[in-house]
Amino acid sequence: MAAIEASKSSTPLLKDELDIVIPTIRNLDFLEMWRPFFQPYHLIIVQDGDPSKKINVPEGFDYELYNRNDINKILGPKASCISFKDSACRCFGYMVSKKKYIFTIDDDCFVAKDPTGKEINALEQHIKNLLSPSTPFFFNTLYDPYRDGADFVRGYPFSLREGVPTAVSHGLWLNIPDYDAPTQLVKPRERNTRYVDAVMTIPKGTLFPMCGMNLGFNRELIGPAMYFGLMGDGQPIGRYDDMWAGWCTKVICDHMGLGIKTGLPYIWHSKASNPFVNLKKEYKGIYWQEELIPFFQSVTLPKDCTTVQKCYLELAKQVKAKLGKVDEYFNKLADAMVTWIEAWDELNPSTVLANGSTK
Ligand SMILES: O=c1ccn([C@@H]2O[C@H](COP(=O)(O)OP(=O)(O)O[C@H]3O[C@@H](CO)[C@H](O)[C@H]3O)[C@@H](O)[C@H]2O)c(=O)[nH]1
Ligand SMILES: [Mn+2]
Repeated sequence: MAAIEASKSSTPLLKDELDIVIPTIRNLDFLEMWRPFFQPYHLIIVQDGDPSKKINVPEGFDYELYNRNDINKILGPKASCISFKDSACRCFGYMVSKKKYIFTIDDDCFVAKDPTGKEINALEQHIKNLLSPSTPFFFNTLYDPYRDGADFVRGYPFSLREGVPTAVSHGLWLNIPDYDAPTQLVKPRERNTRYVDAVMTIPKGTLFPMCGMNLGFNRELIGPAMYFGLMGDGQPIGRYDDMWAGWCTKVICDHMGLGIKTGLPYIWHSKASNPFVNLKKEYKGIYWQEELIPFFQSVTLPKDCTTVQKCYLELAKQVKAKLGKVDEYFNKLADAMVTWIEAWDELNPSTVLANGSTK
């Protein structure tokens, strides 16, 4: 039924313009419930952990699968920028994709139901979000003015109603919310049951905590900024990969005049990870971020940073200069940011113009 519904939808499928990237260290049984929505799309599966383990992909899906051996073979020494034993490995999928759009989802995220009980096609809503403009320069109090049944409210400047291109669509989660470990420890039974029927643009100059669980983005507009930073094996921190990518992406979107939306669609986050394990991964990030946020809030990018790659390399320079003193890790991360761009441009030569500058 859902497949017929999807075919009736007025939203373009974008089936040849969008890849679905899934990091996994477990299994892909969850794809069965997403089949009506995901089957038309190409999947890029990034297998984390032991490369000798066989990950079964349910019949009928078109996919490519990369394990750590593949990543090392493709990137050589540059593979050092791709995390191991952390969901941050997913960003390799963004790099090898050749499509305009990416949707990334965790393997414990199930199809949610809206308040009417209808199954939510999260991918369709992300596509709607990405294909309609954002409004970062002036907040519309009736939320997304481009949605059916909404519009710009009185007092909204007409000169701003065209909006700007949307680079990122940040979805949310019913059931297990994306809480940090301390919050999860004090509220172990809290579940998110609140379905808020809203999509809104995150205003220019405002940072936000980007969760990688249910995320869509325009890879051509912002792909090179979507580096999920060095986490997991051998790193002093975890569960800040998507946060790092979100802070870098937001300052670059603000500089480039691009928009980021958050809200619908919801997925059903089925399982809570272990808060004690998470606390060990997060604890340094919890105090480092009190320095990281002021850094990102004060970032300015020069006018000659006219491409995402140039912005990102400038950002890496500033990370090294200003955060290296917080911890040696940030020197390593800054170097990894540069390696990421080098690897991105190597795998995506079409975005690098003849004179070496990037589109
Ligand atoms: O070492 C690993 C661990 C996990 N994965 C895959 O990554 C995603 C998320 O794993 P999980 O659901 O266990 O993690 P959460 O604590 O629920 O969510 C965190 O992960 C990030 C969001 O994506 C963010 O840091 C937190 O929200 C699953 O697909 C695992 O299979 C992995 O590849 N390697
Ligand atoms: Mn999870």
